[in-house]
Amino acid sequence: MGIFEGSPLLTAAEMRAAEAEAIAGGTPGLVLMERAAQAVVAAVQAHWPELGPGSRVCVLCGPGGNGGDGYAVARQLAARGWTVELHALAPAGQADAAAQAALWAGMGAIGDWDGTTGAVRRADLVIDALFGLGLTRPLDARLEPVLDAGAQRVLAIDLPSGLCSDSGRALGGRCFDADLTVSFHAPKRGHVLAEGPARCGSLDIRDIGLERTEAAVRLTQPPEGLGKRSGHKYGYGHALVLSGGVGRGGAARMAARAALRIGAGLVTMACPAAALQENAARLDAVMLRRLRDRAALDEMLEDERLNALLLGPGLGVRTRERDLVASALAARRSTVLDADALSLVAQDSELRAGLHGGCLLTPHDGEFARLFPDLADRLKEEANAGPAFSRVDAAREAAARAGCAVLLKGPDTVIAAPDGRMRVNAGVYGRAAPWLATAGAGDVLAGMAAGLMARGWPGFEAGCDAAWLHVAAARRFGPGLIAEDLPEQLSGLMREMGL
Ligand SMILES: NC(=O)C1=CN([C@@H]2O[C@H](COP(=O)(O)OP(=O)(O)OC[C@H]3O[C@@H](n4cnc5c(N)ncnc54)[C@H](OP(=O)(O)O)[C@@H]3O)[C@@H](O)[C@H]2O)[C@@H](O)CC1
Ligand SMILES: [K+]
Repeated sequence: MGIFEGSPLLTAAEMRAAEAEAIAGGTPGLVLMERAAQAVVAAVQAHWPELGPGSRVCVLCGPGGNGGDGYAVARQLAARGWTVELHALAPAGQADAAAQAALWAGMGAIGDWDGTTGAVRRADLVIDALFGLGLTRPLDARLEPVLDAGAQRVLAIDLPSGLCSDSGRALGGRCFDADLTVSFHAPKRGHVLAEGPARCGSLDIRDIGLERTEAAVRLTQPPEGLGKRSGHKYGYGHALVLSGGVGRGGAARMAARAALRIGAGLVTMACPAAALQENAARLDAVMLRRLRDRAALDEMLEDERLNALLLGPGLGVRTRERDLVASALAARRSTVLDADALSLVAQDSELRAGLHGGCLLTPHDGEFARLFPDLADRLKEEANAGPAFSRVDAAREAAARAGCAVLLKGPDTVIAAPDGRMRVNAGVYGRAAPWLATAGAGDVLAGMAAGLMARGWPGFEAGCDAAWLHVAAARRFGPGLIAEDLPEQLSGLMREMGL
């Protein structure tokens, strides 16, 4: 979704701060609630033009602000001629919600919870206004029959009830499945992380007149500075990609090609002697060198022009490769560690101690669990209280521990710097790239990052920009994508970016 580029990704606390600022600035909470309801009604009209006067809506209201939005939506839809059935899980407790409930009570009934399932089945549209930012614990058992009632269309206000706004995890594993989620001001972390996108359906963020908000985490945005102006190839760096033995070179070849396509001035692949012939048959612009062991790599790295290293794709996990990782880390260059190199680091405290600020680790979930088992366990345990531990929390902690940038791969890729900077590259909603679930896509991502690092990008920035370009390249190619296609998209993509 284009509108998402670079957007803040708010926590519930950050959203509440924005609301409090508006209220302190003279806009009453009740007015914000009314605007929120207007936004929901506008989204209903935009998303389901086939519905309108005479359509039947069932509004489910909770006790807090989310329920308050629901009462206001019920009133606005009834005024437009909809047939409204409203059911409250609990009486409105929060002051603005109580005011909205009183306004609605002048127009229609507040049904008790027992009749809810039938109303949900009858409705053309169900509006979930039970819980939003204030959900702190799993949905109670009274909601089970409603979740299973088989609603025709579900619109969630702010968040599908059950979803933790900060983590995108369903508390207690139960959550509404919305067709459309309408939220306000800016996306929340839970809209893009973990199961958030699957639970939200489509996402429509609407303005309610709040000031621009600062947030600890933002979405990635199109890279800047990719263009080449003039100068010598060495001005754009020289990336060295290490590859494995016979029959294992494909991953590194794709990574090397990606590094070259993204603009590294030179890319060299280094492999064991036995694999030279097969790699030579498959490489042209990428240069090839023989690499026997650690001593050979130490010597190779005396050439300071080799300014970015990539180790991992197809590398192997024997002692030789372990020693190659040790040599690379000792050289203290910009270094991407992926795949096998991450497995080696996970099981070797000396390698782990050698990580430095010039490194970027690019684990998928499995590699992350090997590197940081306790953090992975916290992500796997059932979440029972909000705000639940999130992939953002996990990546932040991982980067702090490793002392280098960490890119935790997924449809919700999280990039974290050791100083606490964070970005999420959300390949979801209008930026979905399901075709990236293909062998070798991760190797290409690592190669893109290494190519950017050869060009001078620091690890965190390289991770953010490579992740953005990776999704954009996949979307540009579309169905049928295989990993080899990704580097080939970069040229057209960069041209379309105006380079
Ligand atoms: N902020 C803004 O800018 C704007 C916010 N707006 C709207 O307000 C919403 C936030 O309102 P909110 O803070 O009142 O939270 P909300 O989600 O309604 O729930 C809180 C209540 O639920 C209760 N409760 C929690 N979990 C529960 C459970 N499992 N089972 C049962 N109860 C549970 C909890 O009780 P407690 O935990 O305190 O015991 C409390 O009573 C936000 O999502 C948006 O829709 C808009 O109007 C526009 C501007
Ligand atoms: K909701």
